[in-house]
Amino acid sequence: MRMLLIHSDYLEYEVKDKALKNPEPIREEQKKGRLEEVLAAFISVEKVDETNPDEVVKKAVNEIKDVASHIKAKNVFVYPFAHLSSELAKPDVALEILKKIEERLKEGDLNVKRAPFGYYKAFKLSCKGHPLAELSRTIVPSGEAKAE
Ligand SMILES: NCC(=O)N[C@H]1[C@@H](O)[C@H](n2cnc3c(N)ncnc32)O[C@@H]1CO
Repeated sequence: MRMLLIHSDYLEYEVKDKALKNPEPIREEQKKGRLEEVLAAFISVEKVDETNPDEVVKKAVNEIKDVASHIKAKNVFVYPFAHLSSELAKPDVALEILKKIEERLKEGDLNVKRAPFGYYKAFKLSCKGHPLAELSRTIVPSGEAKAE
């Protein structure tokens, strides 16, 4: 899994079009979304994650919580983003992993939103520019060497 973590004044998105034949079904109100003072987690779920989804979910949640606590962000946007890797996981596995990350984060005291999966979306972001405002993380199941 590859994550790009951006601490932003806000993140807003608008669904534009289907990017998969069968994107995640969404309600009208999910076609647009916005969070202020947010840690945006752009996530590409990778093939290697399919070997142990539960472990990568746990590691991703720990990383996101750790960064959120350091930057004192209370809002997190889980954003499916298929552009951080050339070895993407299958969409059905990726969606399940992203849903679990959202659920686990919600168990704590963070306010969490997840952007819809399987769509082209317009988005606006306003990176805060402090030293911890732009971070990336690579997460792999144990026992899997990460080919660079
Ligand atoms: N920017 C727009 C976009 O990325 N759209 C992506 C994601 O929403 C989602 N998606 C499909 N596979 C994956 C994956 N392995 N990891 C994350 N998202 C995925 O499906 C869309 C087309 O690839």
